[in-house]
Amino acid sequence: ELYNETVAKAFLQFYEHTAQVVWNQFMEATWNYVTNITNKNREEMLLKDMERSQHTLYFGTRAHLFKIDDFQDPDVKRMLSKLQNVYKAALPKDELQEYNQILAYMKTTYSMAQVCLSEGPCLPLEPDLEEIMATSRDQEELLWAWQGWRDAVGLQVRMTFERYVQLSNKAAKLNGYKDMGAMWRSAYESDTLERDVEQLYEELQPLYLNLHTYVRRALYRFYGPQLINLRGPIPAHVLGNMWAQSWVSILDLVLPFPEKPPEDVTRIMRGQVRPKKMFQEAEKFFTSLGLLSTPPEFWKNSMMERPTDGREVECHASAWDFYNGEDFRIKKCTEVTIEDLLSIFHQMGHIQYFLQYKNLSVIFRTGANPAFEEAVGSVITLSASSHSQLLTRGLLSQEEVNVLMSIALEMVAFIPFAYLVDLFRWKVFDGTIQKAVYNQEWWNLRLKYQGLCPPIPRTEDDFDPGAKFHISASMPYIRYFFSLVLQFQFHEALCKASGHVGPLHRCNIYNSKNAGKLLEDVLKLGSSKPWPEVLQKITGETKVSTKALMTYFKPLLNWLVTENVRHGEILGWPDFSCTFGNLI
Ligand SMILES: O=C(CCC(O)(O)[C@H](Cc1ccccc1)NC(=O)c1ccccc1)N[C@@H](Cc1ccccc1)C(=O)O
Ligand SMILES: [Zn+2]
Repeated sequence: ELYNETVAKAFLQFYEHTAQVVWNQFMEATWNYVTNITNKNREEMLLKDMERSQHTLYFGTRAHLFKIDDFQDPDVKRMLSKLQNVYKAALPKDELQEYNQILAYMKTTYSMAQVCLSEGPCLPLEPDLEEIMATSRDQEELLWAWQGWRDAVGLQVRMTFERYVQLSNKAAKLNGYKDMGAMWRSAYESDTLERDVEQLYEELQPLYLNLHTYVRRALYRFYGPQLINLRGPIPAHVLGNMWAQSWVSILDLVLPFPEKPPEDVTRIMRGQVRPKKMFQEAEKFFTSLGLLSTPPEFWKNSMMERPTDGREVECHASAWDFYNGEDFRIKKCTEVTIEDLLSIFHQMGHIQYFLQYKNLSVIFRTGANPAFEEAVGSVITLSASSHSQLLTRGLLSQEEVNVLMSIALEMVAFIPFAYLVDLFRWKVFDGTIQKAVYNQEWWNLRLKYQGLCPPIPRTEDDFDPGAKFHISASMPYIRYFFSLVLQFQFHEALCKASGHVGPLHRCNIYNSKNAGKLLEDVLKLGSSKPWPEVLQKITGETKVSTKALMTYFKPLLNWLVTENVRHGEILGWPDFSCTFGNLI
């Protein structure tokens, strides 16, 4: 019949050549906007976005004309079915225009928001407010930054968020999904995703509970009973992070063996290295594995520091593929800290994926699933932060408990947050959470999963979810939860390939060409194969499993359980009410 496989191949070639141009122009216009936020640059970006959507719609509607099931070539079948999902391009033109304006407004509001001191300067999130949240030990000052940020962002984003939800769901339905959450979950090619992630969360919960209990005790010692209830949730502003998603900044308050502090890498780095050096260090790790180095364009075109020429920029770090096989960039307002070094490893992981799959069809130039994209950089971080120089034989030394604690404050604390962000949004999209209760439902989830309370009473005039980048940027988040589990599975497989023997937390794959080869074979595939197949190539299993993560932290969990039992601690927060002791 008319649209046979030969025609399909020509159709896909035509798509390939036109898509590279359209996508490259869209990425350039978006880059120009986020690195120089002006009305002119926004209009140019919206124009290129519209052109991209028209291109997507043109090919998406025609992709439905092929009887894919009759075709033989698996790549042709997979490419055509991917083209059939046109995302927001399915919206009528005027509504798409409105949707793009809303997306730009929410993300820009977030990026430009500042909190002003009663007299003197206004502070942006990066680096000033994040610095306060990480280093201040004065709960009044922490509260000022915490509340100020939510007033500066949440309130503005709230009114547009409701319209954003409506248009998102309309676009999803036009693509054949019941709501936007279903369309986002379809990236995992699994109809049991919600159940699967819930199962993973349940397996990890005991680890988190013991960490939460131990940290609550340490905060009680420092801030006292007026602020901390040993049988209750922890106030969200004293965990060292604006969203309490990473607790590594309060390591000094919770260090198990203070007489053996891990070397303060931040102090060592400060004054000695410039951001560019940090990127070079990260690249060295990738090339030590035999992976690809970055092309000259990367060093010429990236934005590695917040500009000092007064330009407004979007500081949230990101990696960029310009779909021409040679232009790849990172945008980051880099500060010389250990946290930013680890974040640079994460971003360089995205770049490495771009480099490895750059010869695939544009349609396949994404991760095997979104979690794979996020896991690549983070798995390298596991080796980089393994402090493997602490190689003490036998039992867990006191230093190792300290090191494992610092990694747990980053990774284990993150588990419930990474889980609840999209739990919230899936319920908003499917209507379980109505707009009249957005904020209280957000805090119900924050209490249930993270064991946190807001430090001050919240109302429905607030919109605290919007104070997190990914919610204002309409960027899915379950990928980070999934990636957290995956990266330990990858780490275990890479460590085995590198010939490592001994505890997993002492493994550092630096210089291992075998580990690098295993990673390279996976990254080259992009999204050309179903991700369980790709997972099997690297780990030998087709299922995501928490076994490796639990193995990694087992020594610490044993230590935490012993500590919590010794103090007769109550695990969890039976006193679940949020008291506002600090306001007394
Ligand atoms: O948001 C990020 C890092 C940014 C990113 O690299 O994941 C970035 C997010 C983003 C920003 C703007 C537009 C789109 C996405 N993602 C990428 O740069 C990216 C993602 C997929 C493909 C190519 C690039 N991390 C998350 C979670 C996280 C990850 C790792 C450690 C700690 C915390 C957070 O900070 O809450
Ligand atoms: Zn990322």
